[in-house]
Amino acid sequence: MCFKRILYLPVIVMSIVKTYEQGRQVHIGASGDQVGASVGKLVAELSKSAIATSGRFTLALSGGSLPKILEKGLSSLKGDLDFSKWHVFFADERCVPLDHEDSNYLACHQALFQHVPIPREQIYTIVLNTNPAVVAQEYTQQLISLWGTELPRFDLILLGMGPDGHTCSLFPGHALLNENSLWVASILDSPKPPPQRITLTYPVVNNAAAVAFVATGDSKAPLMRHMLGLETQTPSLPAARILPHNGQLHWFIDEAAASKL
Ligand SMILES: O=C1O[C@H](COP(=O)(O)O)[C@@H](O)[C@H](O)[C@H]1O
Repeated sequence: MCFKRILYLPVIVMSIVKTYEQGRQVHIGASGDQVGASVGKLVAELSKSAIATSGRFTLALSGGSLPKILEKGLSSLKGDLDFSKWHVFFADERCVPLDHEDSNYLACHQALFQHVPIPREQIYTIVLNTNPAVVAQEYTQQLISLWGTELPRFDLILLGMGPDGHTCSLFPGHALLNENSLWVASILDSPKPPPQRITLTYPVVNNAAAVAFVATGDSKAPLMRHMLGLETQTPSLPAARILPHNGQLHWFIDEAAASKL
């Protein structure tokens, strides 16, 4: 008789880490699981240090491919983290109900929130309104509830990058790229559906203590040299304009996305 023993081994974090222009830390994983494990490790480190220093961990999450990658990365670290101190916002959100399949909240709920004890009132969701500008104003008030009138400084913002170079809901060539005063802006004509969204703006994202992009797959490869400051493009693509003034910038990518570096 033959017995097969199945061993479930934790993904060993073995990303290659390189430093690129202006201090960008690039973590290249052999697989999506390794990328997730490396991101999870950073989230865990920053969560612990922020809670030790200030008693809370402020995080902004994105939608798209990010939530599922994060889910894998955090699964082995969950028992070690104090989720009761987490305050979670969204780097961008689509103006749809929270249970709609396009909602970034729903994607994060399915991948993360339903598995970990973050107090619901510390997950800051949009209040839907027919006017996205009102949604953005009310979301700004939620930032003010935590930071007051000081420009918010997130401990960590996790971002994705679309194959067109967009990040948050900041799209190439859009007027929102020049928004310098609002913290949260609305967009009515997103080229990627759904068209109505809200997004954090550059002043807030570039004020974070750490920003980490997660980008996997071939479709991201042609943009990576530009994103890492190795090739200029005029005007710069939206994701390439994320350079925290006084903070860390990480890129977590897989070998497919790194193939043209
Ligand atoms: O529409 C969006 O797209 C970006 C990038 O998504 P990805 O699937 O290419 O990772 C995402 O970061 C953003 O939150 C989302 O609203």
